[in-house]
Amino acid sequence: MSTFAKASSKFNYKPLLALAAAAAGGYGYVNYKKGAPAPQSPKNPAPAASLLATNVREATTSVSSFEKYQQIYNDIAKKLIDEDDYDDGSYGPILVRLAWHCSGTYDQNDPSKNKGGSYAGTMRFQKEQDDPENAGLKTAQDFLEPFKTKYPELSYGDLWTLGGVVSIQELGGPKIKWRPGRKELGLDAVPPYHRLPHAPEEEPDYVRSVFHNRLGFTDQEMVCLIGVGHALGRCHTNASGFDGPWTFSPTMVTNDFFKLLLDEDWKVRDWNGPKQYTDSKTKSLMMLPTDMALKTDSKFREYVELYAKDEEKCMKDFADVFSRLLELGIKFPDSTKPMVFKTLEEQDQ
Ligand code: HEM
Repeated sequence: MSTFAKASSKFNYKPLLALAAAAAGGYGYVNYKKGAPAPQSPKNPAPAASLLATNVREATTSVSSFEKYQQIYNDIAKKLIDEDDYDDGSYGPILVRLAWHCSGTYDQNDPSKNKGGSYAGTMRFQKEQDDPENAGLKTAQDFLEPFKTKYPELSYGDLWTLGGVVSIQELGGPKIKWRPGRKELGLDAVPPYHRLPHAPEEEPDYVRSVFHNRLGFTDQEMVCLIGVGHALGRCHTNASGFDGPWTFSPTMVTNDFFKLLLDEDWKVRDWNGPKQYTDSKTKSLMMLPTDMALKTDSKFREYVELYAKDEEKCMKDFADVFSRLLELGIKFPDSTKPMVFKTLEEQDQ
């Protein structure tokens, strides 16, 4: 019998389906500047806040009606609920990962057309799909493709970020503010590889090199993003090479990652795969080396403890920081107000 809790009556544990084969490739250490001050709280903003006002792209949209986007939200949400025959019972986690990976390539220090972020929708090109960190994400792109056909005016950047918003909300998470207007750019806008974080890195400063130096987040914000993100879904040996879920409820947005990270006894797994940790009690959960860095670093750990204790604060902070992640490097006109969608349940659909 499965050890997995049911996310809701709609989601049951289902055995892993095969994902796309992992692409091989070398990894580079991202440009962490040793000694760079890492802000410790949202009150002490990271560089992105002041950002390099020129290093942004202008969003424009011809479709500004809230009702139109709520309709697209509903369409995606219905497919998400209907197609529960995937992985642990939902495509939601992999859609969240797609939203994060199309946004997390952003480099606030890169003024070139290859600055990354969700704006340009460049993961539609094979070249970006072949970034080793993106292995398996074609499944999420394919899931959303019918909505590009149905709503051709919706750009890929808007579609993939909206897919993440739908998933967070429908899997019981907080409301995520979202704005439309991203525009597709060509193959020459594909960002360089190795910007997305590489899980075998165990050094806390490596995590900061990605989330602070490039994306502009504080220690608290990076802890929140990683911990709530990894409450969802699982690792797949045929995608990243890692194996297993982080929590017992991988189709629910919770603060369980933080509780489990602190409470369980984590040991290096004895197996034929990459270094990962497993809980001594059930041996069914996992932590990546980068996840363990959130426990070993005293500054990160302070926020792990905070979020383990206070789920409400955790969800409130996540809503804010996930929404900003999806908008990195984009300037929205004043007329494009953030939208907050109703869940299917709220609309009784
Ligand atoms: C240090 C930062 C991070 C690293 C090294 C990392 C690494 C990984 C790896 C190796 C996987 C397994 C992929 C697979 O085998 O299918 C994964 C899955 C996942 N990650 Fe992360 N990640 C990081 C941050 C984040 C963030 C910030 C989010 C979202 C806010 C996120 C959301 C997810 C989700 C939802 C999955 C599950 C996908 C699925 O079930 O198919 N991750 N991550």
